[in-house]
Amino acid sequence: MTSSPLRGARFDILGWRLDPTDDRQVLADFYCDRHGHFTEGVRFPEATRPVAAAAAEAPALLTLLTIALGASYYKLAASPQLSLPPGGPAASRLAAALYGEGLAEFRVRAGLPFPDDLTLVEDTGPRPPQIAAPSKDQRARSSALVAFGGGKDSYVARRLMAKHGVPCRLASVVLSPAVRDVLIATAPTAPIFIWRRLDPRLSARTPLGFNGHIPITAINALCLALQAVLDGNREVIFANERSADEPTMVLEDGITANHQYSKSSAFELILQEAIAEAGAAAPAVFSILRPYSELWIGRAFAAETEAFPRFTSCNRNFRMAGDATQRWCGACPKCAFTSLILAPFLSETENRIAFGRQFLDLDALQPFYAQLLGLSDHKPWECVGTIAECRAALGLAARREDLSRTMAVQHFAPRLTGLQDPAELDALVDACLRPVASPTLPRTYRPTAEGGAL
Ligand SMILES: CC(=O)N[C@H]1[C@@H](OP(=O)(O)OP(=O)(O)OC[C@H]2O[C@@H](n3ccc(=O)[nH]c3=O)[C@H](O)[C@@H]2O)O[C@H](CO)[C@@H](O)[C@@H]1O[C@H](C)C(=O)N[C@@H](C)C(=O)N[C@@H](CCC(=O)O)C(=O)O
Ligand SMILES: Nc1ncnc2c1ncn2[C@@H]1O[C@H](COP(=O)(O)OP(=O)(O)OP(=O)(O)O)[C@@H](O)[C@H]1O
Repeated sequence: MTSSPLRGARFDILGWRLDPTDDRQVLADFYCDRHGHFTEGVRFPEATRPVAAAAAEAPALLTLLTIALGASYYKLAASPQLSLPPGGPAASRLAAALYGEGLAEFRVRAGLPFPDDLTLVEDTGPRPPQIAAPSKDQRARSSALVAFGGGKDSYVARRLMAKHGVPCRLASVVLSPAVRDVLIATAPTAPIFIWRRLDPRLSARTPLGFNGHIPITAINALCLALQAVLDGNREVIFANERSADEPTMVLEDGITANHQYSKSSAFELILQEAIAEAGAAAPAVFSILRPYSELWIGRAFAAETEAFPRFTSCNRNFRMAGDATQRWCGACPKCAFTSLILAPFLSETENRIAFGRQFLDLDALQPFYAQLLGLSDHKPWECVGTIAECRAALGLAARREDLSRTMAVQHFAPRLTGLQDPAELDALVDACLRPVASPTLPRTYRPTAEGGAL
């Protein structure tokens, strides 16, 4: 496949420039030897200052964003040579991570070589300048931006930040008015919106070349970091859980591919180092949910009753085309995962408010439950929890009178021997609910010895 006629030879991340016609927009430029030039716009319409302020105070952060945005265009021809704009060593490591493991799913599913055959060409020209740290006074007035993606994790992250007494504003990145509308409908308070405008040649109906998944959370994180620079927020909070570290698929020789790579703790560390290198004006970016599992989050989310009639984790809602007709499609891995992980913690009434019906009984979801429970080749290529915690959730559901007769419990619980012994199940649940040490999380946000319950 290395010699596929769809592949190019070279992809250049050219850099960013301020839009001369719009002081709220930055433009990122790319060149692919197979498909020519591409430009993506990122707009910060609600920021308190024009984007030139970020260009002056944190130019290297704009470079990092440009590197992350390039993945959408790079994937069209998956060239073996990638040239970078000037930046430091941490920026190069970020690029290697994004275009390597960050594109693992894309490469594996497109039949391209993985581990990749990528060579990075670093630009040794002058690096973007370092800017002095903001004053203590500026930091004292700080507040946080909390990423909002419409689902349960964002709600729990927001709740944790409130518990820490930090004033927060929700912020979302959108590519279309349809997705903005879903986020408004699902959010507890109106988010700030950051708008990406893909190059029209990428979003055209006929694909130019290869297509596949990109490390989207990295793009969202860097968009929010720039919004934070413009608004003076010192922290950008994500809701990436420890479960995102489990790979989606194990390939030969123990090599792994993870759909959620840019949500993983390994990537978060690389991102933090690159942001620190970008200068003191850049905010701290971290995931407040890093010590916790999806099972822990499911339990915490059970307290978010205001969210039940609003939230959605079904990704049909987040397609640019806006082709979702209901909050939950009832036919995808995310619908299966969310219903399973919340099952032990929601009453029958709450489940009806959240999902409208009992998903554990839906025929269409049974193959996805099998994948989630580790009963097939690999987990779904989606944002789902670990096999262990899916098993724990099924075991807890089996203990509940009202859920024990559902199709998923009846079908799968007897096939999972670990769920039959109460002591073994208790131990599994306990391991899933216990927070783990998370070096990427600032000390003040780390869980208490008691387990960090909300
Ligand atoms: C909503 C969704 O799940 N989309 C994935 C889907 O794309 P689809 O064609 O069904 O719809 P669109 O998202 O509207 O994309 C249209 C095309 O545009 C390309 N594209 C989109 C955004 C972008 O930033 N760059 C792009 O090039 C896209 O490739 C389509 O051709 O399938 C795609 C291929 O597998 C996925 O890449 C789409 O995923 C979106 C980028 C997306 O936002 N997905 C998140 C819901 C998601 O997967 N989040 C992960 C985070 C993983 C991570 O490491 O960051 C998660 O929560 O686990
Ligand atoms: N469009 C977006 N803009 C900004 N942040 C986003 C966006 N989509 C997702 N995120 C953030 O990325 C992280 C991972 O997304 P994820 O989909 O796991 O979270 P979620 O939508 O809150 O929960 P769920 O797992 O129920 O879908 C979260 O912090 C989420 O807020």
